[in-house]
Amino acid sequence: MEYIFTTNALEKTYKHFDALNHLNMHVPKGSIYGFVGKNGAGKTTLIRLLCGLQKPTKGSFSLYGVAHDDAKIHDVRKRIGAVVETPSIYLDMSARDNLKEQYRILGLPSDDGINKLLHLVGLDQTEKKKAKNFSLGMRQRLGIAIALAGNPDFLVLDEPVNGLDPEGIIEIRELILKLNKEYQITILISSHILDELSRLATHYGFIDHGMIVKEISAKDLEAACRKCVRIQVSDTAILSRILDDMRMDYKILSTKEADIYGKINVTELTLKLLEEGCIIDRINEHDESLENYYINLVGGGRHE
Ligand SMILES: Nc1ncnc2c1ncn2[C@@H]1O[C@H](COP(=O)(O)OP(=O)(O)OP(=O)(O)O)[C@@H](O)[C@H]1O
Repeated sequence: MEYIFTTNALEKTYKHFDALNHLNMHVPKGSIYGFVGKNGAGKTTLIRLLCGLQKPTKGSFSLYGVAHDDAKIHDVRKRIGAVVETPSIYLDMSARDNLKEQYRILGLPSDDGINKLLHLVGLDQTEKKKAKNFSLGMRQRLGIAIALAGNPDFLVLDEPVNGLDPEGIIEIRELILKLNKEYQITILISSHILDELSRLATHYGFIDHGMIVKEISAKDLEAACRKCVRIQVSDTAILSRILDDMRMDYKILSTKEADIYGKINVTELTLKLLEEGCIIDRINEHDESLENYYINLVGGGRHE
């Protein structure tokens, strides 16, 4: 897999406090990477290092394969757009004038792209309205438009839906999906709102106390969180044979335990197991929601 951003035992210490602690992270090209962690877990610190706003204390990271201490890092950083903490916009200016200013800062030769950008983020009807009169969602979208001005292929968004109302959340979600699908922009989004991320993310990195405790693709996470029946039997070899006959989707966990997915006819399974002399010790529904998965991960101290 090709990665846009990777870190290797990255550390950031503030005085005696380890905000990032031996952090290893991998953002695949083309992904929407949900960077999940509680308040204070270290998400913004990581993003500040990635954007060059602060330097690591120890360890390393690379962007597009360029090491953070290589002189070329300044060039590859031009391929990133970021909205870190609050969007940096001029409140006394309209959306268009904010973008004109950003074009000027970046030294872009013409303003031609501005109409397209305003349309993309849904701010093309705001005319002369100043940003200070925008809703929080509109400001956030303007922040994203500014981050997109340099035509980046990697967009970094720090808590983009924080404080937004449901409508604002949906607008940002649709924009993020569009940027990823239609414009092939890799997106790193930090958030502590798991439910929202689960509608977007193709990959997750769970951070706790400055460490990545788990990286997993959305597909694998969905499988891990699927509703299933957990069954304990005297012999899973017999169970496995019967489930194959019944064309069931299942996973053997040990010689005595298995998870069975999908709708299952328990009476039929019980009779077939008894016929083969396999005893059922226990059977119960098992449901690991994303929220539970996360709590188990950061609460249970599973470190990989
Ligand atoms: N400049 C600083 N000096 C001292 N400590 C800091 C500094 N910046 C961050 N920290 C501490 O580092 C830890 C990680 O902070 P960070 O802002 O990265 O967390 P976060 O995961 O982004 O949380 P939040 O969602 O609350 O922003 C926190 O305990 C914070 O107090």
